[in-house]
Amino acid sequence: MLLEIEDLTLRVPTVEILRGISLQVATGETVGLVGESGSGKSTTARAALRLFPDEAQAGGRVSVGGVDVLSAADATVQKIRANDAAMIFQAPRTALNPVRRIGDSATERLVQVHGLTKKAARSKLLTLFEHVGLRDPESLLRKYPHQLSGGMLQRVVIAAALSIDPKLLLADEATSALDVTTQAEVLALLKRLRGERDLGVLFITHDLHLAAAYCDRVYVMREGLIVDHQPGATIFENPANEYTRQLSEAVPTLPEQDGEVVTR
Ligand SMILES: Nc1ncnc2c1ncn2[C@@H]1O[C@H](COP(=O)(O)OP(=O)(O)OP(=O)(O)O)[C@@H](O)[C@H]1O
Repeated sequence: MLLEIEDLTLRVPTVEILRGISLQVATGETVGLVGESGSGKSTTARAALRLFPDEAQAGGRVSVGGVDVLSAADATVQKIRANDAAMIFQAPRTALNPVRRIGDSATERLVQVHGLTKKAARSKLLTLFEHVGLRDPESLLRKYPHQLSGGMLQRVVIAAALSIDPKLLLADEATSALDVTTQAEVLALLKRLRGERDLGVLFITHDLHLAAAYCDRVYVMREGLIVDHQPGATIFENPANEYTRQLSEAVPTLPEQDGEVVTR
């Protein structure tokens, strides 16, 4: 199993953030992790890289490619972060330094962690830029983040994440900040890349409908617990939990006459 989380608990002095999470992601599988804001989705994904808040105490087991992340030596965890698992976030603008050229930011890890020459790193990135559908990749390397649209920037971030040839992709609301058309394009891109590279993808979203349509399996999280787990295709037919049913019905509708967006 590529990612295996078993009974993960995480406590900071004031609160228990995770209260016994178990989930799995296999190679070549897209697994959804759905829940409202604050339910613990990001914290769960970050656990795969042992990125915990200060003073956090973790219990249970997290394994990536068979390596026990919680008890591994720091150097082993660094290797997982460098080679095995990559994370992409909602806001690509915050993932890239605004005052550095894209080519410098996006090749940094290849140069500093993987020891590639700058030339080799740029060449690898150029190929990946083309692969993720970015036109004129040479000139993109010289641009600054503010010169690109959100969709282009997310493609840059995806290319940079893929540059380490990860086995596991942790996509944390990776398409949530994009307009609907761009979101569909980036989702299609991630799906293609998953197929080509046999990636395991943990796809975090607050949108149950999106997760159901896009993911092989879906876990529903609430207040630090997994409350439902089903194939994406059937989660609406037979929600195992009242909360899943509520989420499935919480679809924004057109504005009412007073201008407020309501949910039904
Ligand atoms: N360092 C920390 N100290 C205290 N509480 C924290 C810390 N980090 C996260 N939390 C709390 O843990 C809970 C889970 O946060 P997390 O970001 O994992 O949720 P999420 O489901 O990803 O939400 P969102 O969709 O808003 O990102 C939240 O209530 C958050 O306030």
